[in-house]
Amino acid sequence: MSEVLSFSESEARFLETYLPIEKKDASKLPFVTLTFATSLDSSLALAPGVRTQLSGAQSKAMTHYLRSRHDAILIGVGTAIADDPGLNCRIDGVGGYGSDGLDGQPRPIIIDPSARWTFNEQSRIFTFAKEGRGRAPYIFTTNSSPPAESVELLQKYGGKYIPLKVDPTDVEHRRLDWKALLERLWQEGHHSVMVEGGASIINSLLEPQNQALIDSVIITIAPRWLGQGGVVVSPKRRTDQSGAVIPASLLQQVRWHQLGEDVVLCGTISP
Ligand SMILES: NC(=O)C1=CN([C@@H]2O[C@H](COP(=O)(O)OP(=O)(O)OC[C@H]3O[C@@H](n4cnc5c(N)ncnc54)[C@H](O)[C@@H]3O)[C@@H](O)[C@H]2O)C=CC1
Ligand SMILES: Nc1nc(O)c(N)c(N[C@@H]2O[C@H](COP(=O)(O)O)[C@@H](O)[C@H]2O)n1
Repeated sequence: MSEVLSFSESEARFLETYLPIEKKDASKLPFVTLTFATSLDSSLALAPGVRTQLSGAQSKAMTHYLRSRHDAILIGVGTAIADDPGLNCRIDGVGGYGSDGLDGQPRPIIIDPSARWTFNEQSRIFTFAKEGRGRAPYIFTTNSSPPAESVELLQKYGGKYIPLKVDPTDVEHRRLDWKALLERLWQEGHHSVMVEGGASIINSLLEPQNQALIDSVIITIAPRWLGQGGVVVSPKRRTDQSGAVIPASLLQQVRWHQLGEDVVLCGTISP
């Protein structure tokens, strides 16, 4: 059996006000948590394509606890290719880890505009799906004819490709329309989603027109610099009406909590 993690309700108390709630507005959009682990120089990984462990044991368990509290977990294709991730929840007591069924297991969502991620039964997501310890992914793509064997494998385990709507003002770059994507997730029954990365996905979600879609931010900061050449979270600059540069984004309702050697920063995006 693969690793089993534990994170108790008492350890999780500091997270409570940042966790998904059923939204009372009529937006029909899921609760969105932006969450990732970063170095002191804002890097998620040592270099593009390099899987890099930043979280210590306790903050890793916290991430898995967060997975158990969300209906879906979203990454970009760059991360799928680099990490061959499991994207399941390996917390003791969650479906497949001490209880039957898939209760507590989030749906992996992968943004793959041109369907370039190649996968098979041995890919970690499918290994977990096969063992009843995770779900098969939904892959958002603009490619109208992804490989037949990929379609078949997804179908076999309950995953699928979903057409990705692009920003109508920027069709050339196939930039995703975040609101349309989130509306579709809601329609699929996913009322909360944690966006884990990578850097391009996070930088895109932090663009001024998208920030309002983020309900909560939970960032693990590891006490190390990764150095130049890393995969960096650094959203586009903003300017005010006079043209002066202002911060790209600000957090409010901020709370810091130490877990092992890491610190976890929670907040909400300031409007
Ligand atoms: N430390 C952490 O918590 C995490 C680290 N990572 C690391 O991040 C690295 C991957 O990051 P990236 O290279 O930035 O890849 P990524 O995972 O952000 O995927 C980038 C791809 O996603 C698609 N994409 C991104 N934004 C888009 C948009 N607005 N519209 C349409 N398509 C869009 C494009 O196809 C793009 O090539 C990996 O090395 C991985 O290990 C990933 C997740 C979490
Ligand atoms: N929270 C966190 N800390 C790190 O140090 C990480 N490298 C990541 N990466 C994210 O987790 C995914 C791997 O998940 P599995 O353990 O394979 O289920 C990886 O793809 C990133 O999204 N996260």
